[in-house]
Amino acid sequence: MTPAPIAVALDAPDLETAARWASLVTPHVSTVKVGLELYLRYGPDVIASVRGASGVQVFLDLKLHDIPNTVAGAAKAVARLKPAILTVHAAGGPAMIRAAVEAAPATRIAAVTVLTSLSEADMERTGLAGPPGDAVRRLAVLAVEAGAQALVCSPQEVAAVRAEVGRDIILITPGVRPAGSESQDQARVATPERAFADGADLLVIGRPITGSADPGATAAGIAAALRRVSAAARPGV
Ligand SMILES: O=c1ccn([C@@H]2O[C@H](COP(=O)(O)O)[C@@H](O)[C@H]2O)c(=O)[nH]1
Repeated sequence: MTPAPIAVALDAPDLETAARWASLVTPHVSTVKVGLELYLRYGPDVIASVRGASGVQVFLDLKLHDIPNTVAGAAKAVARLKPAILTVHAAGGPAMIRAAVEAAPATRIAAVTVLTSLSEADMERTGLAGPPGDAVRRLAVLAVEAGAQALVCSPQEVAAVRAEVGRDIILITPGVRPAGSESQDQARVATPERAFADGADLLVIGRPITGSADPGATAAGIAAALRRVSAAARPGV
């Protein structure tokens, strides 16, 4: 069975837990995601630990945001770890995004548009007034023009972003919550089925999988739900 387009967020307090989650979910999902918690605690070695023997695709979610020269140096430093995807903040601007793209040519640079934890009210307080979709679309276009090959947005905006940037850009959606589960600190959420049907290429899912009693079974269940969405959208294929 082809692994589902899911990146499991390995936001674990220690390396053993992260490696265990990775080995439980990798038969079912295409990608594991290393974020700030794990990377700042263990450094570059964490990548090999979670990649393990399976060779699963690793998404390094460092959300770089600094002046272009500094981001270029940071992107170059982590490019040797060969992550499939590396995140930068779109709000860092076009020169910063371009610097990351040029510094890590073998890695997909994904620009985070607006964090999925921000509500419309939060955004207004940070100076991004108006519907979240407006700022997300504006930052998406800016990032793609600067060379980003992927974008991070919430599942609530994914269809509008797709319409704006076309098929070639990889759309990645955190803020995914299976029906009936708590949104926790996420503000702009949707179910895995909705995110996938609306055009997301890669769903980031952390706690709903890693916080469950059986992360492998939970990942397998969500993967099966996505296959049903695919089959319904393209019967006979
Ligand atoms: O806008 C963003 C960008 C990144 N993330 C990251 O995704 C996961 C989500 O984990 P859950 O446990 O499913 O909430 C987490 O690692 C974030 O750092 C995001 O949530 N929103």
